[in-house]
Amino acid sequence: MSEMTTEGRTRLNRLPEWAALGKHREQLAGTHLRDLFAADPERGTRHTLRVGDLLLDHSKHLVTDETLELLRDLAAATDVAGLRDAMFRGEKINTTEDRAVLHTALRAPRDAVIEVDGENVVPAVHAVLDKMAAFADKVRSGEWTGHTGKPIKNVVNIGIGGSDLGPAMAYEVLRAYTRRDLTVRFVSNVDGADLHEAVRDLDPAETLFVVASKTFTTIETVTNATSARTWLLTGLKAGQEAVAKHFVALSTNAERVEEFGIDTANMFEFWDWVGGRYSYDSAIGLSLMIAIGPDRFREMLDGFHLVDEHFRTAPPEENAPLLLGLLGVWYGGFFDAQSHAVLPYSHYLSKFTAYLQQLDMESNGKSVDRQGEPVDWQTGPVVWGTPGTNGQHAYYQLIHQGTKLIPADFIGFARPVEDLTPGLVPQHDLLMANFFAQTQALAFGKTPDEVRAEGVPEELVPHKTFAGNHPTTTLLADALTPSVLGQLVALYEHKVFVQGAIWNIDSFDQWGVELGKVLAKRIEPVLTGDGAAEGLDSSTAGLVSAYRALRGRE
Ligand SMILES: O=P(O)(O)OC[C@H]1O[C@H](O)[C@H](O)[C@@H](O)[C@@H]1O
Repeated sequence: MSEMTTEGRTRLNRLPEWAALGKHREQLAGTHLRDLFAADPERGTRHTLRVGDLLLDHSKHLVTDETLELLRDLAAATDVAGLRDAMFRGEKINTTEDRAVLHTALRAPRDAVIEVDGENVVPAVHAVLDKMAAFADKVRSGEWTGHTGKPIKNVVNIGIGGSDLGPAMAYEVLRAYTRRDLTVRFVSNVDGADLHEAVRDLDPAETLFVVASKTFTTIETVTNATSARTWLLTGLKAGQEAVAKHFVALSTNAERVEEFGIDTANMFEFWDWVGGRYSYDSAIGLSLMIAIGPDRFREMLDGFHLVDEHFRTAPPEENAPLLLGLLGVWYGGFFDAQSHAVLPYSHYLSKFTAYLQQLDMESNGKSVDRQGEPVDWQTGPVVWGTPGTNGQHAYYQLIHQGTKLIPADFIGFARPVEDLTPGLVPQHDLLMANFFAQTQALAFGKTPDEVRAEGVPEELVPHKTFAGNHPTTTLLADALTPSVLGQLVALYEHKVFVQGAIWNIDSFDQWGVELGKVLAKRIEPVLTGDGAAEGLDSSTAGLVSAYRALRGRE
């Protein structure tokens, strides 16, 4: 492997800054978080950043001031800031698709100027937001009626991947702000059970389908939308003319939307410079906007923008997305960490980690660099996690006492959601006591001597010892508001960006999802009996044959 990439950039692990980190890692071996805290009584406060409404404590990481300096040196050597500025300027940094990466334009203020191919995209962004707001208001007020004249009571979003996970997650997160008399559901799976369960108790006359697909070619979404149309027209005993009042589309592909039979007047547009997993603050957020109202949606966009500006302008020492990205590079590169847990202490964030899985793993799950050469360093981690207290009674055992290093983000809120939802049981302090206790236990553990001092029999001492030294980030905010959600998502978006920049991979393409799609298209006719099984490997051929036999088709 040569020292240089084809574009003359020194390969990451040949950089002197990388070597310096490797050496530093060796020097740190054997240093425990207990030592770092003992040596510096101010550590907890010194290693805390504030970004908008978020307080970010990174003191419980396996780093010293020197580590952070060396990591920032690496960011400088890999020109993270240069790529960041190119992204914000609208340059085509998604090179394999020759596209700009401008989700930041989706939350830019009206008077901002951001150009793609010489054209300012901000007016178009706001025109769509205004159109969405007008439509959402009409649905919310009952002014928009279905084919039979009834107002809309149910919204069913049909989409998958980025056209599902973002709005579905945000709808859960912001449930306290939603209208209880409006049912909002999300259908993504091509398993017909998903659509069936979503609509079985709904009245078609009161149901609006929001078909969300950037490309409008995604087989799962087109299939579900076609079935939904059949369900609607059968239920209403109506013809194609009923579609206009019950179907809207969110897409970049007007031609396909029209082909499907949705009036392009009912289409909300976005653009190829918005990646699917970066799109829920675009038209893709329409179902969410209907649920929470345009004002709350705009508050969320302001939260995104606040962190965009922070990322763009904060100096490296205070730059939160930079810091989070660097910590991930540190653990992946020098501790061989394979995964990263995100553990929210809020029931409303139950889908947050699932959303982050696409954001992070589809962006940074790459093994060739931007020049197409294989990387020989770790790239994106496996991202996983569920709401914290549930995890405590399930998989935290492995985080505390297993053999793997799992850096984790703990996300919690000071103000209980019961402030917003009167009548909710007041249990917040207990929830948050767990939140604080877990990062403390993970960092400091329990020594054998501490265990012995409790009178534990000697043979049980190793079992009851907690090694500690497990790194965590704590993110604490006042309350789970729309703005805070926007801030959190932007924080993670830019963290992912930083890591992709350092690893020198294209974080904005997703070629790895293509092969399965192509093969599924080839296999489907074999399952139904219209295609020949020739050319299938013996395992797949055997499985397909077993399937056909079980379906009575052999
Ligand atoms: O919005 P769509 O064009 O329907 O795409 C939906 C999803 O499917 C694709 O396969 C990609 O992997 C995702 O990045 C995308 O979000």
